[in-house]
Amino acid sequence: QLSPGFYSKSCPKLFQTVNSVVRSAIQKEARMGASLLRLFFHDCFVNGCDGSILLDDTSSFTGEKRAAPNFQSARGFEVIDQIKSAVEKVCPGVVSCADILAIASRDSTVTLGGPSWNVKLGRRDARTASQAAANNSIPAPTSNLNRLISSFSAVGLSTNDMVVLSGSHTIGQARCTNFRARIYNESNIDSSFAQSRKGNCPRASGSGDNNLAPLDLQTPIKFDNNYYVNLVNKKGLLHSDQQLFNGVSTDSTVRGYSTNPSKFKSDFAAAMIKMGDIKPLTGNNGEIRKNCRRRN
Ligand code: HEM
Ligand SMILES: [Ca+2]
Ligand SMILES: [Ca+2]
Repeated sequence: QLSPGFYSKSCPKLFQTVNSVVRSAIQKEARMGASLLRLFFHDCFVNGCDGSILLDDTSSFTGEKRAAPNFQSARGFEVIDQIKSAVEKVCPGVVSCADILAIASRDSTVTLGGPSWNVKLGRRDARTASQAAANNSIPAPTSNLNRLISSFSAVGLSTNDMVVLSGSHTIGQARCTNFRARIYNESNIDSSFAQSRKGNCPRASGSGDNNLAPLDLQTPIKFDNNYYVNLVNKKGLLHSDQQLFNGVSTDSTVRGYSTNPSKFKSDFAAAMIKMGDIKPLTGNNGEIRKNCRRRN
């Protein structure tokens, strides 16, 4: 029941308003495009695309920001605030924070050179959030292939959706704590790649945990198909990344995307639309938040 034209009468300037804030944020810091794309994923996987990830903790409310996959990791909330206030100026009380995330993730992808798609709209904002669901539903980088497949299938996404959406790791950064075990202990990794990553990620846990490395060693601010080329060369940064090309059922899909960038881009766009359809609140459910960080 979502549709691209949902706000065409009620907020005709919506797209240009979101786009200009996203573009200037990325101009300031290219990584922000990656961070905004990831926010939408972490929203949709936890009780659907309902803006739950945006709610701040308070003394009487526990949100999702301190859940393990988000804590010291999810970022871009200030940009969402900037978008929301710009949108509230042109059409007050009309556009949900959940829809703003959906548009911002598309605009981020496009700005960094990726595909475009028609974003379906009409989601409303949750009045609740779930730290436990965030811990349980967002896949961990320690996951094996079967676990990755099952966490996507739990929200109605296929194995192919999982492989193509993982191509998001063509942009952005990861913290040492999330790839340390891979670079020091695993054997399905290119040894010179592992060696160079060790330079900024000490073996001892607790030291340098938040040091960053690009998920895609070659083009971390370009949304291309290089993620798959990396996997074929055993240069996936996360354990979960290399799981997709490890003598397994998804190898052929990875190989395909590594040589066919346009197929990657069109499949990615379709899968983003599918992810955006996860359990939206519509009709009289939820609300249109005034401030994305708190319920009305
Ligand atoms: C397949 C399962 C996935 C796992 C296990 C996973 C895990 C991770 C981890 C551990 C990081 C680094 C976080 C940090 O170190 O702070 C990361 C970053 C990122 N992920 Fe994923 N991810 C997955 C799928 C996805 C999907 C489906 C998307 C988007 C549709 C996505 C988009 C991103 C982006 C763009 C970044 C970089 C963010 C930044 O630089 O701020 N990931 N992911
Ligand atoms: Ca959510
Ligand atoms: Ca790239």
